[in-house]
Amino acid sequence: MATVVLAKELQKNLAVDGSLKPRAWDLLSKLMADQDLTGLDLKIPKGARDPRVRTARVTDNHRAVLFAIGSDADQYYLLVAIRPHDDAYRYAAQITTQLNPTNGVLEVLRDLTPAPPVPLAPERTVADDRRFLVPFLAAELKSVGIMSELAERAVQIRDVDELLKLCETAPRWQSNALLDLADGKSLEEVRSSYSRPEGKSARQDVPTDASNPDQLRDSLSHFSSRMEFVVVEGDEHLRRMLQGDFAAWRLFLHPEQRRVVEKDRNGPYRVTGGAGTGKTIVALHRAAELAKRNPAARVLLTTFTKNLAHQLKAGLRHLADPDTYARIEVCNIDQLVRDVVGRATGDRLAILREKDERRYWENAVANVPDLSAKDRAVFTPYFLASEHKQVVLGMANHDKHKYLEAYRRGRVSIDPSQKLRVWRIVDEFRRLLSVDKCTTWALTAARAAAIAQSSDRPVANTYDHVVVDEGQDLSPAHWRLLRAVVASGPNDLFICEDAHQRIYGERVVLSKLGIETRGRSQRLTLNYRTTKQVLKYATQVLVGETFQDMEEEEESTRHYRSLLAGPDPKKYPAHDWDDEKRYIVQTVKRWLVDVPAPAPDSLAVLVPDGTAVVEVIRALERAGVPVTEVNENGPLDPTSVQVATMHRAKGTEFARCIVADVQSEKIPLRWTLEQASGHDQADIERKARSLLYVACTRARDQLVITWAGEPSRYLPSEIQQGPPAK
Ligand SMILES: Nc1ncnc2c1ncn2[C@@H]1O[C@H](COP(=O)(O)OP(=O)(O)OP(=O)(O)O)[C@@H](O)[C@H]1O
Repeated sequence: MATVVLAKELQKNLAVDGSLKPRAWDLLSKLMADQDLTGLDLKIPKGARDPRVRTARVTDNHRAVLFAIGSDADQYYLLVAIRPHDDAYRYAAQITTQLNPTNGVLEVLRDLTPAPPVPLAPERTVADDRRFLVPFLAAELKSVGIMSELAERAVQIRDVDELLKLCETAPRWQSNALLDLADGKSLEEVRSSYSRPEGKSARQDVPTDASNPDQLRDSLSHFSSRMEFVVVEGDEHLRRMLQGDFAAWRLFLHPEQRRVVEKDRNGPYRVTGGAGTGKTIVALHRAAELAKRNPAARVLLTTFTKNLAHQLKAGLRHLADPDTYARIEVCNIDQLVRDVVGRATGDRLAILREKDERRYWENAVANVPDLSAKDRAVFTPYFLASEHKQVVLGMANHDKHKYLEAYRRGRVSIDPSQKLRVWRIVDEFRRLLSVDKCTTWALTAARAAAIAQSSDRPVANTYDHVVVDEGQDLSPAHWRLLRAVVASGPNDLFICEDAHQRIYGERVVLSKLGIETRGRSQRLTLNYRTTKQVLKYATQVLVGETFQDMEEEEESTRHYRSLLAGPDPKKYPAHDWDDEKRYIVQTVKRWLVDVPAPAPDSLAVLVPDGTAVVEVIRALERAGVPVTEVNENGPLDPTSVQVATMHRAKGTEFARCIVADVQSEKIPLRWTLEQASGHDQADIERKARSLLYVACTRARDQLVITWAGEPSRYLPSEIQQGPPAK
């Protein structure tokens, strides 16, 4: 038997070309068995820089690139790529493998020559020169283990795009370390983040000989090696990896993520970060960590939407052992609300949909006498629903006097007499609901919070730990409920949020709701999902708007980085909706026959509303494309091309995405905007921008934007136009 080690990079090669999987299975099983390798056609490429490098046959067109290390008794195969034939040979000739002499991390070094033309200038002499992105001397970078040529180039760089380009071919830990330094981390922090685990920090312990199987084994126990490589543990493990089970690829947390997951906190803790920075991964690991540490702990993992809660459950099942998984409760916040009220009162609740609620607000306004024209202009259903949810229900009790004094920062200003009239409308709204024996989600959440807060109900302190993903979408009543159901103490609340992705509620301030996270938060900035081309485009969608997080800090995209590269986003301005659908169908069909062919479920079309979902599905079905809708429980058929509303796309990711129907009427939704007052319009606009940002950041490798007529004004202008539809 031989030990097979895979570069995690391979996951991508295999995910995009399903047909390679059975052949990769044959190759890897043979390597693991280490018998009869003749069919693999192992070859040493001409001019190879490393005598251990080989290529092996995968298909007629594809070859694997691997290193053969050790000998019969203790054989290692390190598989680093599967590429088209000529490309594989070229690549194999360029690469070498080593254990980093400073920290012992396993590395594959690529020729740095194709890196951007940053001149090799004489070494800088001023270490803290702010004009440079990585404010250190090359010698200092080398002292933490950055390879010489990379260090010398990195210290000359002034622009983040150049640094990202340079990092593309660097070993994973080295590029992460350079980005950490560019983000203001000290050399000492970086040294300790990527150094050997405790007890193995002495210089003489560092393994340095990659040809020695003992030292290679030792290096593979190092978490920085495991960020980039995974050891195949047997047939079952290999089968799960080839099925695309991401847990089987042993996603290894970045040191920063690991600290966030593992450290004890003396109270609530908040993690912020842009799309794709690993907040969900961190939330999953945190929930599993807390449950594992204490088998008696009651852990709740929750989020806003139902389909994201389903995904969290699926992710947790892969990540945690069955016992830990069984002890973590996962549900969306409305489910918790329903459970708390149902258990305490036995009531069967008829809860209105948001769009039906509007009618009740209109009737309440009509029934309240003596409203001025100015009142009517401000008291739109949109204003009243959000005033009710954010301010009235944010208070612990339904009390007119408290409302008159209530904290309303960030909301449209109204004078005390208007507040009294709002109160009358709210009372009338509630009366109308009770006549019809129905309620709203916001009222039910407030009721659940009140139940949990009351001392005579056994709901308070039901949990020891609550972990929240997508916290930016929760309302004040949700937070009051969560605060009440979790016992105050160490590690009680762990909250992930991204203010740029707030597409449901309005911003809340946690400290005003009894949840103090100031001084206890961490920002994640490295994007693991999206290419830098897609990320740059998506962040431009947000330009022109300001966003604040749940502690009233301004949220910025300035530090978001990606080390992944891919094609620039494309746009297609269609003549009309039929032309746009034709283009969508052609693009999806073209993608499906690409070489290598992507798995259909790695492709998605995201649109603003349900009507467009139905129409796009119909167009794709007519063209014979296997296609499915994503509903609140996830995709109906998880193996087909997915079509979803942008709201449903929250928390998902796809290799290639078409974000369609991005027209001015729909983003922002024209009729909602026209019926809202000035202040509410600003909020609608902010959410619409966020929605487009969410949609664009679902694309891992390739993004296409389409529209007919006038495009949404949030679309950045400078993007390349795709080939016209035939
Ligand atoms: N340390 C890591 N190494 C490799 N991949 C990672 C790491 N952390 C996260 N990822 C991957 O990055 C992608 C995005 O992660 P995740 O969904 O957790 O981000 P997020 O911040 O919750 O994104 P969003 O807010 O956009 O939903 C996922 O494919 C995840 O597996």
